[in-house]
Amino acid sequence: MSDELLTSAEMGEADRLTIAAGPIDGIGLMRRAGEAVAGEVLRRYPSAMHVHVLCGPGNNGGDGYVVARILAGSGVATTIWASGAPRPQSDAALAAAECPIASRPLSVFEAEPGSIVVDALYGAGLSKPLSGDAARAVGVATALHLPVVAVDLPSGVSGDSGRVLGVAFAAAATVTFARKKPGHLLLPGRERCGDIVLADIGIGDDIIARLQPRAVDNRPAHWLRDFPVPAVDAHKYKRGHVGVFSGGPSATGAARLSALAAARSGAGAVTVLSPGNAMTVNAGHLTSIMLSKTDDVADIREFVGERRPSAFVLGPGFGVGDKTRTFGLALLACGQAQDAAAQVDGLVFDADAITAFREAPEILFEAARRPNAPALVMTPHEGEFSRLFPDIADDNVSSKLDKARAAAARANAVIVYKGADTVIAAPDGRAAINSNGAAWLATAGSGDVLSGITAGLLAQAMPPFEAACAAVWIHADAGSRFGPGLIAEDLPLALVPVLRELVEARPKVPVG
Ligand SMILES: NC(=O)C1=CN([C@@H]2O[C@H](COP(=O)(O)OP(=O)(O)OC[C@H]3O[C@@H](n4cnc5c(N)ncnc54)[C@H](O)[C@@H]3O)[C@@H](O)[C@H]2O)[C@@H](O)CC1
Ligand SMILES: [K+]
Repeated sequence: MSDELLTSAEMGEADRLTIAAGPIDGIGLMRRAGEAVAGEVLRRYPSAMHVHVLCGPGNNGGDGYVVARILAGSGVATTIWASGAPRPQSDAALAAAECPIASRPLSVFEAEPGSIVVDALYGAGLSKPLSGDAARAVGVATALHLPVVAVDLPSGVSGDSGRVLGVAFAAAATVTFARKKPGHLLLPGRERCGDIVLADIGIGDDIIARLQPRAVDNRPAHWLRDFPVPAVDAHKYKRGHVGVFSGGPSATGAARLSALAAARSGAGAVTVLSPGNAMTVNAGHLTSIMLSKTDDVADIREFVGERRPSAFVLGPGFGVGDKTRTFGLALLACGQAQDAAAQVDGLVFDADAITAFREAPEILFEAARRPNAPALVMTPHEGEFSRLFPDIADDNVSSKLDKARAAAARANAVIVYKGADTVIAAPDGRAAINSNGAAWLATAGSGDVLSGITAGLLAQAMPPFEAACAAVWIHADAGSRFGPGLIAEDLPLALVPVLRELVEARPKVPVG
């Protein structure tokens, strides 16, 4: 599996362990890295007239000297612009010594239209905002619209957070090594990377496994073995029953979207739990989805006792107030029931169910921490996240990945921190960054559908972290396939081909 994401510290450790294990040494890794970048430059720009290689003082610059040596050896006019000499005896100094081209100072970097830039200024070692000559070089490349191939990361982009420190190159392609880094997937870094090329430089899978990385690029391989496929003898309630709470008479659509998505995702039965005054509106729009009048906690208890639901969605269109908090806490207490059969497996709190706890989030977190509480998945977008976790949201240093993890640990919930770079994090530190999203998904009601898919999978006993990862990926894939014109009403049906492919792929995943 090559979807693990490595922090710069983990990558440094992978480097160290590889060299210690032998036979490949530091300069050997650097030569392979440079070869991969040079190969990508030649493949993308076979008729390049002139390549400018910008070399920094560290190992990223070292990779650049290898690139320059290979390009020059291939007959490409190559100029090196160096921001400082590599440290004596370092691998980068060796790479510079092996390179027959004299370097010119970065301070006088100039380029002509039509030339190509290789950015080997800073990679994993970026420690402060680009300034001076490096910042000017970004300006030159940008003003001339020169295609940039970045070594490891576009200089200026943090590999750990995806933040742009000061300014950064906007690369046409970024060649990185062994595994991607979080900054390749998190915004705004992702937009600066262009096409991401992953090069094998001889760091073995066994070395990566020893690091036990806790973050992955969210792909089906990580959860497909848990993806529910109905047994031959399945009847509808064995396939799970989802309850979705509806808002009042003028706010019922969100719950129905969520309910439809839960049904499409394989839940055997779905019930919209509607306030009495919205029953008529809901009834007029529901066919296979059931409807149950739910005005207070006693109604919830009765529903749980009699209908044995396995998952709930609370929040979409529900409104913010005492009732939301009361319902949320009642659902989290479902596992405390005397009757073990009344156990609810999972809850999805979205939208208003998150905002409702903004004044007293600890009450929510405590309820989620109690033994036997149903698993909780919360799906905040940025605004909702900052209402529930204001201190974590305000931290200007942590990455979105770190923030989602911190929130998950605090809330004892799986957190789906939504956005164009959605991060899914579990309380135990596992995390995934989603990268198959599409701008078409940014449409009203899209989040209601995501909640419904998540609940549909939870109801079928998929573990909560895996269910959340799967829901985010499936939702994004459906939206990407549908493309222009997508509205939330389209999404439940658009799930069908995606689900079909997953079901067909599932038996091929080795179990164990
Ligand atoms: N770790 C690995 O397994 C491998 C790493 N390789 C390369 O090594 C790179 C990391 O090398 P380094 O750790 O030497 O780090 P960098 O080469 O990214 O940075 C070098 C030094 O530049 C200085 N610096 C950082 N940001 C600056 C800024 N904004 N302005 C001025 N100076 C700044 C710092 O003192 C830093 O130590 C990777 O990105 C990759 O390109 C490759 O050679 C292949 C193997
Ligand atoms: K770079």
